[in-house]
Amino acid sequence: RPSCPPGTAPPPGPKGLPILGSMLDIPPHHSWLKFFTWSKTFGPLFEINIAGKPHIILSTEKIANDLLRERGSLYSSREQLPMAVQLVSDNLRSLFLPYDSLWRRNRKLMHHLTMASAATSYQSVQEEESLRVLRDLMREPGEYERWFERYAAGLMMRLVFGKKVITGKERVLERIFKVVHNVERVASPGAYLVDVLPWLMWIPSWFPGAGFKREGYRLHAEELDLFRGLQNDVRKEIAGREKEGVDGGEKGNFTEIFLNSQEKWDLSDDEGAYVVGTLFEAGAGTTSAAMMSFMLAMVLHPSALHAMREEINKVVGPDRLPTFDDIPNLPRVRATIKETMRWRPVTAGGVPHLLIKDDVYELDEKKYFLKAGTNIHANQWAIHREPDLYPNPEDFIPERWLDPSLPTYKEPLSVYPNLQNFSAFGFGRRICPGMNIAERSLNILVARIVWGCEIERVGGYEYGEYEYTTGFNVQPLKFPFRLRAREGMGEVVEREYGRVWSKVLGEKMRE
Ligand code: HEM
Repeated sequence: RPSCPPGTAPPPGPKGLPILGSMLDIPPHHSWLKFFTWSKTFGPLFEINIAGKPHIILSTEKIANDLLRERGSLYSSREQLPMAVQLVSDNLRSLFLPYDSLWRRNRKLMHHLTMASAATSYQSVQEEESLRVLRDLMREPGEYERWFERYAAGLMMRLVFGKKVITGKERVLERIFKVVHNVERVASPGAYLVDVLPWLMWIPSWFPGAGFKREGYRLHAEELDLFRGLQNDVRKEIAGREKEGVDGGEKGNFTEIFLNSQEKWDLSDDEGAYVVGTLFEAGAGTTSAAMMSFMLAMVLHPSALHAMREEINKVVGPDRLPTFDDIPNLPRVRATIKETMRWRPVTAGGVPHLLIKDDVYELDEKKYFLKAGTNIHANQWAIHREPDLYPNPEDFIPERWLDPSLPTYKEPLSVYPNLQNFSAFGFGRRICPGMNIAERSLNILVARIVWGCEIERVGGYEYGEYEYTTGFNVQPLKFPFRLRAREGMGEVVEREYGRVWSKVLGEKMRE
């Protein structure tokens, strides 16, 4: 590349075609598998060109941290895709914001809502919701996708808007999921020509070729209407309480916290609505996807389930459900969750960061020139398969987090393994702000399922090696398994369920 400064070289990578670059070599789905294969030829930092745009793929944790974390002021932006970011999100969606003042103000509010101390205060909600999933899973295991989706969305709905989800089929959930699916679709690489040819944005929206613009405006109007409506509902509840003389204070759901201290965050109503809306969007599908991979891991690796069961039998016993107080004493449960997220990462290709200034990175005594405007992908699939860090990377080995002779072991086991700063949640300043909440959601639900359920594969069924959905957040395609309550546990669950949920569901429960 002629533009490389003296003494530097462009990163290695596949040659590709003129104009299209490597576009035709990248499969439309699960591109991380191809990138992993390329990393074996071109090394842990390589560059590809897709229709004129440079992309750098990182395949080790060290390089990802060296760049995305240690040089965070350069590597924390996002590409401003015309369709997904500008038209549909109207430059408001936190996940897509460039590295600027609005993003910083967004992140401050997010941090306030999701930091460890705040996350701990939501644990009672997670205990309630996980009890409900456990009961439904015992009664109708074949509906497991529905239960996990309702769990994750129901939790977020309560935390973000203070609304309880009862059936999982509520109209408001349908509307939010429609928004989430639209965002995934419009942000998919290659979905819109305007993302490749940005000058198309200059076409007026009434022009026959500007259908994308009209669609973008329509999708934005729909989501703004939804987010504003949800915010207004909370506003009305606050007003209602004030009328009755009840003080909501700094507590309450995320929207309420935002509205009660709006000046502190320096965000407009719509900006705040997008912060909490983004938290919902980013938190629901990811958590349920992780749970589905966990179930698959249990079906395929019964010894991992049995080992956790032994731990839980000792720590919890048969007469009560596991609670958050047990989590420090359940390192094997935490190790198995972490191993699931290593083995089958939810955001397997990572969420790309945009480099905003030319940079040079030295690797194996070579200086590579990384150009401003490059998309940097920390490929989790490859990073989680680094053999030095994860011996026998294709195998499911929860012990790698528990055995002092293995490189990922860390003490004390009352704290480690945990999901803090784990590569599955991204890197640097953009790292997932929801990890404290996600970690707790997974810990409690997994502990309860292991405590209460026998899970087995269906004999004769061929479980594929990697049969996963397409998109950014991936989960296994629906698979069969047998699940039944362990002897006596079903009764404990029914008793607790009646105690905790009868008030909430009232008549509905007795039906
Ligand atoms: C198992 C569950 C989850 C996984 C695997 C996950 C993973 C990720 C990843 C990889 C990123 C991109 C990080 C980067 O750019 O380097 C991200 C961003 C984000 N996550 Fe999560 N996440 C999960 C749960 C959650 C939850 C529960 C919430 C909300 C409570 C949440 C909110 C967000 C937000 C708002 C962003 C955008 C941050 C930004 O761009 O500044 N996530 N997540």
